Amino acid sequence: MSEKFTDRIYPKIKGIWEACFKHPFVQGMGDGTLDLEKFKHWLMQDYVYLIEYARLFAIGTSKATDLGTMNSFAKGLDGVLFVEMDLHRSYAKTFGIPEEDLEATDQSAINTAYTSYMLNKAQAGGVENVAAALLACSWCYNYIGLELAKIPGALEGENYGSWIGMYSSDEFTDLNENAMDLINKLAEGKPERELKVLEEIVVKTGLFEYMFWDMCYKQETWPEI
Ligand SMILES: Cc1ncc(C[n+]2csc(CCO)c2C)c(N)n1
Repeated sequence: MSEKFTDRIYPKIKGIWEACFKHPFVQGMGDGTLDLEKFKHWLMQDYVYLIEYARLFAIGTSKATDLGTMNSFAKGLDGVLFVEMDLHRSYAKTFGIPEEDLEATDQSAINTAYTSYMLNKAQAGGVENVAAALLACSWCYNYIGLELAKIPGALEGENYGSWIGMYSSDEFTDLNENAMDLINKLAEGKPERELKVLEEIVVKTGLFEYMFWDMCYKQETWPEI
């Protein structure tokens, strides 16, 4: 059997996940010192990110060529809209941010670039492009969640404990494993030239994950001119 796509790409992606984990935003969630205003910026930006991200699953559902793949994308769509966005809605409630404000968040420059890139790659290719564009997102958060959960006391943290609990949970680990299984299935037997294209999508979306943390830490939106 040929090497799994996720094993082949891991050496290229590992350093990006480590850099995300070491980023002061993520470290601040681990030790509980992250400024709540920075976290609110993440919450609001991420909410509108997830709306765009959810569209990818819809594109994948329509591009799927077998029922099993169609099912995986449809489950993913349900998961984002009703599980992950629920965490955001409940955090927003504790901060007194109304749901309409969350939904009306103006996407920052990095956020716009990231979601536009993903949607463009998903639309431009076959179903395997969609699976590649989706992968970094769940892989990065699951990596970070599991690493943060190892820090003593992090899961009990007053502000960020439930965040770490969610992204390190068995449920999210399963979601990430489904995303990995899907790209591995769809990439199997593809020629090297096509695998390189998929690899580039995963690496670039991985780098966008890093840029997203940085954008939130700096509370960036758009240049004021
Ligand atoms: C910028 C950004 N990147 C990744 C995630 C994490 N995430 C988004 S969808 C999904 C799969 C299941 O819903 C996961 C793990 C996020 N929230 N925001």
